[in-house]
Amino acid sequence: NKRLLLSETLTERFKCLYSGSVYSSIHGFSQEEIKEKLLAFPGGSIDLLKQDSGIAVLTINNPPRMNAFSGAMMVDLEEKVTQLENWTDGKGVIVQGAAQTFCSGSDLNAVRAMSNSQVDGMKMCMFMQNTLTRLLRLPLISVALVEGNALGGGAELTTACDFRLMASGSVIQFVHKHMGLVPGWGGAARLVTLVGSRNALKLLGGAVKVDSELGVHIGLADGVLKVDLDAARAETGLQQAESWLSQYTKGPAPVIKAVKKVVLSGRELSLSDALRTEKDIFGSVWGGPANLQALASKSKHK
Ligand SMILES: CCC(=O)SCCNC(=O)CCNC(=O)[C@H](O)C(C)(C)COP(=O)(O)OP(=O)(O)OC[C@H]1O[C@@H](n2cnc3c(N)ncnc32)[C@H](O)[C@@H]1OP(=O)(O)O
Repeated sequence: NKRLLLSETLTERFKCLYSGSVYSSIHGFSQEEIKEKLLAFPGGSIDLLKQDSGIAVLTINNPPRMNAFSGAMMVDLEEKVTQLENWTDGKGVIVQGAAQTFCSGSDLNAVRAMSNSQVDGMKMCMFMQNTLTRLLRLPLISVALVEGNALGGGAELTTACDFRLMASGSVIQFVHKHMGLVPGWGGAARLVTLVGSRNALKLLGGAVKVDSELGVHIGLADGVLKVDLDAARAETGLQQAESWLSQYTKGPAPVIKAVKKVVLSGRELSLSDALRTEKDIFGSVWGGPANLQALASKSKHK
């Protein structure tokens, strides 16, 4: 049938975007080989909670090291992104850190151990670029909930979400220059897209501490979490992030996914390809259950 055919064409077109990896065997890259090396650096976890609301919570969990990414956590993140790619009923995802801080980047113990191998460092960088690119390309609306510090790779992770919400007192800082590095997890390319090349140059060249006020001013942050001094009434950061995100995820999953897909194709494809893809995505919701129900209900958009 026609709808099935259309959805197969769409699936093909989106395979490049959603399978979303930048590096594969044609670039001499073996995902399995680097996974094995990364697993030699244990500690921490990436926890995924899929909720009935269609909003998942992905938690970077390694509090003794300020949620730094061990090698095992890098592998875990890739697995959790795969689960999110396959979540039919999903509409949104919140990325947060455990214990009121976001993430302090790569685990410096692993970085030190790998620093004498150029090849391993490059492979780790390719592995993380693949995973974070797939995170950003999920057909889900994503938000980084930044409490405490997002440093180095942690700052790069925030840019792999569609939106960033910052708690007052939180900081996003690309500290790479202080480590004699530049971002390698795709954070520089994404930062330029988010804040423009001049602001990106300032943030990277000055290793600037971006607080919530500066974050909103330059367009890196999309909102600041409220602090309610009345503890009994106060909502947690996660509750605030969930209610902020639910403004955009209200409605049936296929429609919300289609919204993310048209924006993603506009963001990543040439105009001609984006227009053709938009037409196909339009076709996937046209005459669908949500569309028919809306037409039958004689809606007024007041
Ligand atoms: C992709 C490239 C990269 O990401 S390179 C890594 C960039 N990140 C960094 O350099 C972060 C270095 N850490 C810091 O600046 C501070 O620890 C921050 C995060 C500001 C927290 O400071 P503070 O609240 O005083 O806590 P602390 O320093 O006592 O840290 C608590 C324990 O956590 C550890 N920790 C922290 N960050 C990392 C990390 N990236 N890798 C490994 N361990 C880390 C600290 O060493 C400390 O451990 P311990 O309690 O001394 O055993």
